[in-house]
Amino acid sequence: MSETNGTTNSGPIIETVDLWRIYRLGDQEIPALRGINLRIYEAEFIALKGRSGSGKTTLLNCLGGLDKPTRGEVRIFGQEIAKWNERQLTNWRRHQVGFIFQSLGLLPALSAYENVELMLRMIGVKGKERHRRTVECLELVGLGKWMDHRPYELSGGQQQRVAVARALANRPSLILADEPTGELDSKTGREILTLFRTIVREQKVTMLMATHDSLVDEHVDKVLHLRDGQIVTQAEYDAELAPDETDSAQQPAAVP
Ligand SMILES: Nc1ncnc2c1ncn2[C@@H]1O[C@H](COP(=O)(O)OP(=O)(O)OP(=O)(O)O)[C@@H](O)[C@H]1O
Repeated sequence: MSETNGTTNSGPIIETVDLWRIYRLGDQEIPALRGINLRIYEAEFIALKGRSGSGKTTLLNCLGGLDKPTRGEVRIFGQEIAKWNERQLTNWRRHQVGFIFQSLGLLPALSAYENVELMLRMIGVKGKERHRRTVECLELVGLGKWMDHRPYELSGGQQQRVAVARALANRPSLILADEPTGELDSKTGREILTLFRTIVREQKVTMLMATHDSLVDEHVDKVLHLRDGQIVTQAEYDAELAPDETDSAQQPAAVP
């Protein structure tokens, strides 16, 4: 364990206490998060659902140390990160968190292998170990035969797998994924969700995934519903949705 935390995993990996994030645009205040309380434990696979603008990305950014809350606390392994210096925060981001963004962020000129390897170079993993870990991660996501291909030579699902391999490379405690299936067709989306499930179970990594995807419920341990920056119950969330956004909308209309 790094100097960032140096603690055990018995409590929650991450916890928030009355977390607020208010953006300021001129004299306007936009409360993106309004008092979030949550606890996430090791090897949990959690979906964060909510409409566009409900605060999902803001929450992921606060947990990953990419954004600073306006008030309230983010605790990582029991430590409040507002008290960390820049080095400790960087340490958390680099060594303990894996990020998967919808845009993937793969470098087009680099092969799948090089995209993953670059991440390990950036955190200072040396020679043979870097090669071993790169191959291991690509094999884990089923891309052993595709390592030398560049992103444009891969399908959308395969590109997403490269992004997953890259997020796993630093052996993170926590993977934060923002709309990881948003650009994929439903079959490929399902395959990626199955892969996530396997990774959570086998690597004991924790995963929090922001999504609109109705397929996720059967794959995750828990669904958190975000509405206007607050966590609400499933019933409150469903009541807010327009009829064509609920599952019941897919049921046939009344039988004549
Ligand atoms: N940098 C910013 N400056 C001002 N307002 C912002 C900023 N980032 C986000 N917001 C606002 O905060 C609210 C939450 O945005 P956020 O991106 O977290 O939502 P989201 O649920 O991730 O949406 P989507 O599903 O569309 O990605 C929105 O009202 C958004 O306009």
